[in-house]
Amino acid sequence: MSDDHEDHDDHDHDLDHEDEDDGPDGDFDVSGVAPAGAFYQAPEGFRSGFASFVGRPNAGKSTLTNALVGQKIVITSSKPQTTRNVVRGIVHRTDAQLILVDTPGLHRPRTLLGERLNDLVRTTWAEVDVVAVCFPANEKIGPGDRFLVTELAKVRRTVRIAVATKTDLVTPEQLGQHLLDIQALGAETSTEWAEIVPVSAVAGDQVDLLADLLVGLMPEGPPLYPDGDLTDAPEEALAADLIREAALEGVRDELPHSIAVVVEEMGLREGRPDDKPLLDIIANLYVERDSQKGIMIGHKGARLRSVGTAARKQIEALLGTPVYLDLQVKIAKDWQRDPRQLRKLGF
Ligand SMILES: Nc1nc2c(ncn2[C@@H]2O[C@H](COP(=O)(O)OP(=O)(O)OP(=O)(O)O)[C@@H](O)[C@H]2O)c(=O)[nH]1
Repeated sequence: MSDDHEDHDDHDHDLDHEDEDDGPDGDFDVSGVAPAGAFYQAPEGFRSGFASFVGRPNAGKSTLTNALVGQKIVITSSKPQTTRNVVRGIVHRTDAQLILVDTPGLHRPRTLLGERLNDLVRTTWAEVDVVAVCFPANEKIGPGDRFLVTELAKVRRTVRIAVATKTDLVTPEQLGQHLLDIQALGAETSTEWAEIVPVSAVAGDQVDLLADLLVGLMPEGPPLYPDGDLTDAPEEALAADLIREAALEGVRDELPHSIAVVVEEMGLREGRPDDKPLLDIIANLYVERDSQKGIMIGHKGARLRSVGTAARKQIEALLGTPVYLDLQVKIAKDWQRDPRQLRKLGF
């Protein structure tokens, strides 16, 4: 079984030439965040609700979400701003259900995409029960953090907590100073932190405590999702994220922002024995320019092949099914600046 294909198509693919309605559904709609009904009668005192991690790019939000949920469901990467989709992780406990909404980082918008992402972030903030601002302990609090906390202060009602992330990277003295800085930033921006919690998602330090604190801040209510669901993000979106993550490995500069992945088809192959299922995934990796397409494909397709292999392994680990991944690179010219193409790509 081959992993993936290099692109055999020499034409640029302008998404505008395709049918209006065949684009992916936007995963950006958070209006569905509160599902209609409860699934079963909750025990007395059960709590359920939504929390969102925010913070500068690379602050450790996705890693923390994964640590809380206990399974890899949100992509993480050393590249800033890899998280575009709202992917929710669900923490199931006997006393509570905590739904984690992972938002893109707020940033100074340079493109239409940037503006839409910022709008999305603000909408999410207003809808959740708790916003947890992540401040990486190994980095000084800076203008970006101040911008974010100031913007957050404009959203009324939402409970705010501060999380000092990556504590394994600093000394106790540095951590102490960091916590004081977080407190000072709160005072400066009229933000009342309900809690200030130091954690290390990588070392597993204080992650349970954070879960307890978040649960304590949730309203009483029944479970909102069936037991066992880790995320209600469509599997296509998870697969697309994992492919994007693999594609980001080893690329630099502006290219990360130019990559979008759309899973066109995903389904179990017919005629396979029950004990040997195979999941077919056909996905397109969009870049903005011809030169970027070359970089993505690599010499004789070598780079694309290794991206495909890495992504396939991650998807298999997540979904527990062998995967056949057909991955092609296509060009969507300047998609970040073009409203119609943004819509096509799910933004
Ligand atoms: N040492 C250490 N590294 C961490 C920890 N948490 C996250 N990291 C690393 O920091 C980098 C960024 O983590 P992410 O979880 O992707 O950060 P993010 O805030 O979701 O990033 P964006 O999606 O860009 O907003 C990755 O390389 C992680 O491995 C931690 O507790 N300790």
